[in-house]
Amino acid sequence: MKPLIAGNWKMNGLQAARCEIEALIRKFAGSAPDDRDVLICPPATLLANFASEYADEAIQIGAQDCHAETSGAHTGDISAEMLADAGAAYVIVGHSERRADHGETDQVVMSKAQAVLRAGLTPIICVGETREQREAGKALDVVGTQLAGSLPKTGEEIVVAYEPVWAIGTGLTPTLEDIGEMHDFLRSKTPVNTRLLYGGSVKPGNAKEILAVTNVNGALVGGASLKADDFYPIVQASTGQM
Ligand SMILES: O=C(CO)COP(=O)(O)O
Repeated sequence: MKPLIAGNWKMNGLQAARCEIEALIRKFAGSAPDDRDVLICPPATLLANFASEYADEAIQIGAQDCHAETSGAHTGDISAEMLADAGAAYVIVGHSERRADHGETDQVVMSKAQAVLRAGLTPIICVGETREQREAGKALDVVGTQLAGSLPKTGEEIVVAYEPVWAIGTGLTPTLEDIGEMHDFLRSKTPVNTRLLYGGSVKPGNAKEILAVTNVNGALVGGASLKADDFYPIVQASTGQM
């Protein structure tokens, strides 16, 4: 399965951040990675410009969220069709920060994922347990419930990202055994063509070992995707791993 290394810039990046995209593309010069997909999800303010400027380059551009409906009276929201029109290839849905900050339920996440598919794009559907849930031995149960509630029943391509909430932005990661156990579980619950990403404190120093875990088909990277010097080695760590 072709790995997907995705960067989620979250609410970071002004126009000047294009220098990081350009630095990343320069690093790929002459060896565009056709054995893996590289994706950057900048803030919506940068998406259309980045997608048009870098359309023929080694990277793809995605979005971090969408509204479930096509258009209408939803001030401040952006539909999946608008993101497709702006040049997005993927849309992250159900990130734990949106589940926490905006009260998004599994049902909301599923309707957003369906909207992404309706627009002809690929959803990256995020799931993951809190620290309390892991310590209580409930990680598989919690993620299983999120999967059952958030994944559209479809034969179309979807991507699932396992992001333990307690590993995001903390420098903490599960053991490789725990990542492997969760990804084996995800594999058993998702269509065979589903790429399964790990996310949560992926850095240049740990990417290779995480990406080598069975059924880890890529990474969803937050902080380390903001700088080309950090993101590039993570992309390179995926080479030949799958
Ligand atoms: O939330 C994440 C990506 O969506 C992970 O963030 P960090 O890589 O900063 O831990």
